[in-house]
Amino acid sequence: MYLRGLESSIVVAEPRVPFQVSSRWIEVLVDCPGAQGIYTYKLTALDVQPGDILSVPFGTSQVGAIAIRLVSQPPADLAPDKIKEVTDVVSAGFFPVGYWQLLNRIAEYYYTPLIQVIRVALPPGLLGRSQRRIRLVKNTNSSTQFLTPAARQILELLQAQSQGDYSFTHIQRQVKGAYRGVRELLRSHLIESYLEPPRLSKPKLQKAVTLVDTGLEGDVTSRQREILEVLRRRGGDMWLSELLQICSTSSATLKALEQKGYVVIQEREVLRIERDSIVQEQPKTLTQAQSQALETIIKLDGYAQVLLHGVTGSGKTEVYLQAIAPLLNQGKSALVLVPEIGLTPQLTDRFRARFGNKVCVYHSALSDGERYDTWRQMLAGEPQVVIGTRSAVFAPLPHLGLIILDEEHDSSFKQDQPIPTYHARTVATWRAELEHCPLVLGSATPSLETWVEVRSEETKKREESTPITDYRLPINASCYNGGHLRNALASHYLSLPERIQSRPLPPVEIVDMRQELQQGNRSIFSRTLQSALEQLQEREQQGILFIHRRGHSTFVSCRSCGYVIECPHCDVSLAYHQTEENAPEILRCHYCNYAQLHPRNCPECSSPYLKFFGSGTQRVTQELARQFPQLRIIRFDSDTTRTKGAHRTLLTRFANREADLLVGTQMLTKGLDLPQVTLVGVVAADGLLHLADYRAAERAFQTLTQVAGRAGRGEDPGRVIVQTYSPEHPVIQAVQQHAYEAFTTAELEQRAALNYPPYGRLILLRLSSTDPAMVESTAQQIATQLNSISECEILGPAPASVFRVSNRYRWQILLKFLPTAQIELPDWEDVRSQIPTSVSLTIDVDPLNFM
Ligand SMILES: Nc1ncnc2c1ncn2[C@@H]1O[C@H](COP(=O)(O)OP(=O)(O)OP(=O)(O)O)[C@@H](O)[C@H]1O
Ligand SMILES: [Zn+2]
Ligand SMILES: [Zn+2]
Repeated sequence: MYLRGLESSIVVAEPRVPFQVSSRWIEVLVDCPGAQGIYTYKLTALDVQPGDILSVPFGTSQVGAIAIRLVSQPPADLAPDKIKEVTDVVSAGFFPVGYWQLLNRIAEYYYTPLIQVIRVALPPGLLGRSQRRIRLVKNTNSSTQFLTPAARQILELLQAQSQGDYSFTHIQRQVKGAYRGVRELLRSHLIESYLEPPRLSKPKLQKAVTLVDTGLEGDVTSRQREILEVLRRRGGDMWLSELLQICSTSSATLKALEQKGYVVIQEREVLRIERDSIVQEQPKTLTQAQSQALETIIKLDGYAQVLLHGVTGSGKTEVYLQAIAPLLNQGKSALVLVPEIGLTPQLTDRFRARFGNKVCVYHSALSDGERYDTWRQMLAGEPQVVIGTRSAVFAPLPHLGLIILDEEHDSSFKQDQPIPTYHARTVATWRAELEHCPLVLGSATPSLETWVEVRSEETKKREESTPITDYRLPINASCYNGGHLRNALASHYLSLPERIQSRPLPPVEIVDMRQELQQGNRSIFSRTLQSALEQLQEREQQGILFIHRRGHSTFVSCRSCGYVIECPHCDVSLAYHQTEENAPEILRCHYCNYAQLHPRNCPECSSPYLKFFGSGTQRVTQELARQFPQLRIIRFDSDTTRTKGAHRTLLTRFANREADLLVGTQMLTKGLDLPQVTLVGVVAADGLLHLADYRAAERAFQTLTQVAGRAGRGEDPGRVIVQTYSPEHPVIQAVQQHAYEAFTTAELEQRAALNYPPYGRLILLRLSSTDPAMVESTAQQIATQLNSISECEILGPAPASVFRVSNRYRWQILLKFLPTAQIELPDWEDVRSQIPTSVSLTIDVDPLNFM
């Protein structure tokens, strides 16, 4: 008999009993077209654990479901006798139990309904596409004597099949009462039930263009000639998509060439060229610092957090590779998280060169089908290495032996929206704890959160062994990260203070742009940068030019009346875009992607004198083309890397020296390792320095240090030129001196004084609505309610810095409190239920983006 509430009086002889007795209901995720959601089912005889795949009645049919959580009470709004029962366990232990604990923890910490967390984590249609199958258990000595007719019929059916294996649907079609029959046979261990992944998708076909060897007649245009030339230079055979991209041409142009008989276009199977063509690579002989780091990591047993603080070009990747190799041999897997897909091709190649097809790439740009296939491969449990962006932190790898977060300071590990607003670093910490495996955080410019956490643990350890310490970080303030105060001694600080082969870090020259102007130079390039650019080709070296183009840095305004052209849906000016010469001139909104043709005349006063302000990547490339016509340039930003594979194509071209200069944004600061790059120029550092949020200085220091770190990684020494209007700014000074620690110490003092992270905690409430009055009054109302919380500072409500985006008006409220404060936060679901339906509320826990 079942008695609720008697758990404590149950004898300890059967440890599993209390758990089972208190849970007669199970919440499951039903995953079939048209119905995705969490439903509660009853359990009577079945032993179900979270992570099992179940079969449940749903409407008139029987569907697959994932067991999520055992609950001791049925939902209040459902009569217990109305709740249906779980039919069967299709596959036990499909997901590790820890995986569900992780998802629950995320739901709780980020105030997000579990189903939303599951949606981020699981690929769509996971269950729908898999097939339930039944097979005979070999060498069983169970008796078949007392079987019901249905069970007997199923058994005979299976025995008649050579493998003793049928899909459940087939059995259902053949035998009446198949459900019961199967249940019966399962119980007597005559058959087993399993889930088979769908067959891998059929071979992928893609169009290829092949050059036909005929001499050129007079019937080709110069443009067509150019295309044929590109094709010839690349061996006369290319994927259509790649050729289109490299030549910025259209399929119609290529069709025309085909009609003239110069090329043939045909479908071809996509071979895994990328995988096979990668040359196998042997582990490198480590430097002393690398071996020390590796030794510490390999010795770790169970959960630990390691900060691998290595200057740019110090060989962190080699440490990762050599830490993973022994794990794979032990049958374990590793998860490698990277900030952006832009830098993944190079990194992935390195991993593939070492581990071949054990490497699997997982990121949000994969199609549903690809994502699903990757999932299946991961669940198969073979030892492997998964490399991916933020959402790969959910990769369901069994036997996880190590998690690595490369460039751990990078803010793209944080999701701003939709909910859960998780930080992959926080989630990775929890995951490592649950899986009892180490977490390695690698960076040349560690985030202040990680620095404080790891260094203060380190300091504690040091203080224990040596009573006197001269450590001066403001570590007396307690630090907070990942949902709870840490007291574990599981933190390690590992340092790679030098570049490989003791190569020096590049000297950083600061150019004061105010003086340039005073001395009559009106160009966006200082004289120092100009002469450095001129020398590039002479010396057969390559350069990188970094442009910080964010939001409305480039805009169009009328010189006659001062009118600025703005987005009709957002409170920002439109940015001017022209992808190449003679391409249409477009004005685009960087917030909602609205686009319009650039008008000839001012919409306000009809004056023809419209002028562009600010310098985005396109403007800089045009300017370069004008001043340095001989320089070959590749632009690398979100406009030129929109299509699939574009990152790889552009970087490969650059690495093959098809260009002298790579011009781009943020994207190129991350992990690029190109030995022939000697020059790095920052066109205007100021855009980075003056952003209005508490992390502006930290982010600017990180970005500038990272971009500077791309120079001089090969044999030729590097050189960095930073142009700025504020040369005396502390961030600029710190970047020039490569002074991470000094900068961090000063910055932390300010954070501590104002209770900002990593000492204080923040929660940002973002409200938006198409009705400006409604959202304002709702924000006021919530803020008033919050004001009663003691020990919690409420900042705002205030309009967001860009007030209107896509016709929605935005307000924000920021909560700031110390992690030690005993504060009572409201039940956010309650708050949500009180606000008008026209207002949406997002709760961003540990926010990084305040736009
Ligand atoms: N022990 C070694 N011996 C020789 N070369 C090495 C060694 N370790 C790494 N390298 C090479 O040094 C270069 C820099 O290494 P890597 O890209 O891993 O640096 P990193 O620390 O990740 O730098 P960043 O933070 O700037 O991305 C790479 O080309 C790598 O192949
Ligand atoms: Zn005008
Ligand atoms: Zn807009």
